[in-house]
Formats: sequence, C-alpha cells, structure tokens
Amino acid sequence: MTESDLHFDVDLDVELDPEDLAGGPPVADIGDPCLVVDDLHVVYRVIGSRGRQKARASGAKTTDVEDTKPGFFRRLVTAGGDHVGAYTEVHAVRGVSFVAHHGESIGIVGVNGSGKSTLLRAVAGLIPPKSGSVHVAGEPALLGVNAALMPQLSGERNIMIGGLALGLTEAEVEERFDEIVEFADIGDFVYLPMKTYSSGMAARLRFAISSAAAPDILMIDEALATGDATFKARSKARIDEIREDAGTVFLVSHSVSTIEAMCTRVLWLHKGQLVMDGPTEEVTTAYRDYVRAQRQVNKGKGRGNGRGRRGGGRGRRKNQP
Ligand SMILES: Nc1ncnc2c1ncn2[C@@H]1O[C@H](COP(=O)(O)OP(=O)(O)OP(=O)(O)O)[C@@H](O)[C@H]1O
Repeated sequence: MTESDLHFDVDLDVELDPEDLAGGPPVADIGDPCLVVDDLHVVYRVIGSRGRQKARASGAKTTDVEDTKPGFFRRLVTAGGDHVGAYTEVHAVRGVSFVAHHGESIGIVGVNGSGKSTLLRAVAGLIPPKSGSVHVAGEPALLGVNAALMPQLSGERNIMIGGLALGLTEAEVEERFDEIVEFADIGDFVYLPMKTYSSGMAARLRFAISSAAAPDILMIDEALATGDATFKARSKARIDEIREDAGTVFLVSHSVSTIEAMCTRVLWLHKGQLVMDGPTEEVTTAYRDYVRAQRQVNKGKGRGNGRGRRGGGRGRRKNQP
C-alpha cells in the first residue's frame, strides 16, 4: 500500500466562506479541559477476506493473526476457505493523545480510513480501546450518519428514540419536538418513514436531534455534509451556542471549508495517527497542500513523487503522513 493508493474523498472546493456566516469564523474562548485522550489505541478484529481487503485498501495498519487450532482440525473444517480462528487486526487508531477544552469546536480531517469515525466512537465510549485512556468531564453524545436511527420508522418515532438515546426524558423530547422539526426543516415529512427522506433531509434531522440535547460534548460525524448554505449557517449558530454554554464540539467532515467555517482547532489523522493538531487555518492549509499534492501523484502515478508539505508554525506536527 503506497500513499498514492489511498482514497481521497475530500472536498477542497470552497463552498462556504466563513465570513458569510453569522458571526464570521469561530474564535475560541477556551475554558478548562473537558476531555483527555491519552495514547489511545483502537483495534478491530476482521474475520474473512472481504473485510481484510477493505481494511488494507484504506491504508490501515493490519496484522494477520493465525489460529492456534491443531493442523488436522483446521484442514478439516476450512478446506478451501479462511482458517477457523484466524483473523486480521486493523489498528484503526494508533497512539492518539490530545486535550480538549470547554468552548472549543474541534474539526477532525483525514483521508478515507484514517480513523476519524473510530476516534469519535471511542471517545463516546461506543468501542473499547485496546490500550490508552479517555477521561471525560460530562456526557459525550455522538449521533453520526451511522447512528442507529431506524429507516422504517417515521421521523417522529426516530426523534423520540434518538432523544432518549441521548439521555433526554420522554417529556423533554416532546417539549423540543417542534424545535427539532423546524431546525431540520422537514415539515410534514416528519410523519413519514425516514427511508422516504432525501439524504439531505435525513442528515438535517440527525443533526437537529443530536444538537437538541445540548450535550457537554457534541460529536458530529459527517452530518453536515449534505446540508445547503442556509442549513450550514443554522448549524454554525447552534454549534456556537453550545460552545458559548461551555460545551465542546467535535466535527468530522470531508469538506475542508465546512471545518474552516465551524472549527477553532483541527486534528489531522493519517493511518490512525495524529499528524497535526493546531489552529484551524494552519492545519487545513497543510492538509489541503497534502491532498492536492497526493492528487497530483495519483494523476501522474509512476512519474515521480510530489508530496507537498508545510512545516513550522504553531500547529504541532506530530507524525509524518
Ligand atoms: N467495524 C469495523 N470493523 C473492522 N474494521 C473497521 C470497522 N470500522 C472501521 N474499520 C477500519 O478501521 C479503519 C479506520 O476507519 P474509520 O471509519 O474510523 O476511518 P474514517 O477516517 O472515518 O474513514 P472515512 O473518511 O472513509 O469515513 C479503516 O481501515 C476501516 O476499514
């Protein structure tokens, strides 16, 4: 696996000018630490060749682990297939450490398979770390695009399920129901099954549900990707509100301009490692340079290595991508 084989599902086009949004680019008013991630490692176990190929294609570090069963038994039950007991370990997050503070909105960037969603899920306590630790003050809420809302149920039912999952009481969800529907801008579609929604409508509803709970730490995984400019402006206002109430927001997005508009700080992950952590502009400039350079390499594959890098500055470059 070489750098040029990686997937770059990254949107570098400026579709959002931070200056156009209410209040302009976000400014950090940093409070006390609310989250400490210390040398975090997350490892998935993948059984079967398809999962293994997918993990390898994403550039993740993988290790094949052989089964320990006697040779005869293994041959008997696995003739022609994968060995029983054999699996591949995908090291999706590798030694990530950082401290987040109240009032920060932190973007997470990285090419496909770099470990962004895994990091969020581990911080939210949804998957156990292999080693390292996560210390949280408050209750992190993660409602990304893969959250377990049910497509066959109406938006109305999903608002209740999502709200309860985020720790609201039934009465609190009912109280916020109109506000959620209005924020998501889905009108009477709220009474139809979510499978009838456009991807934009579903994404808006997810964001509206997750932010309605006003959690201490809000984690948004690609939920803003499909929204239009008006929705993004409203989302930014909501994110600013949470930050002003001393909350912390994490945002994963392939749209670098969305990150620039919404975040005060950016973490750049590459193959599970934190390669840069610093002020938004500095990290996104370096990341844009890297993605552009890699795209050039992809275009002229085999005709040289043109990786672009920026060094120095306030952003801490940790590992080399
Ligand atoms: N449930 C899982 N089981 C096994 N491997 C997984 C699982 N989820 C993710 N992975 C692997 O872990 C690595 C990191 O994946 P992750 O989804 O965290 O990356 P990402 O940066 O969020 O990717 P993308 O930008 O494509 O959404 C990848 O190699 C992926 O194949």
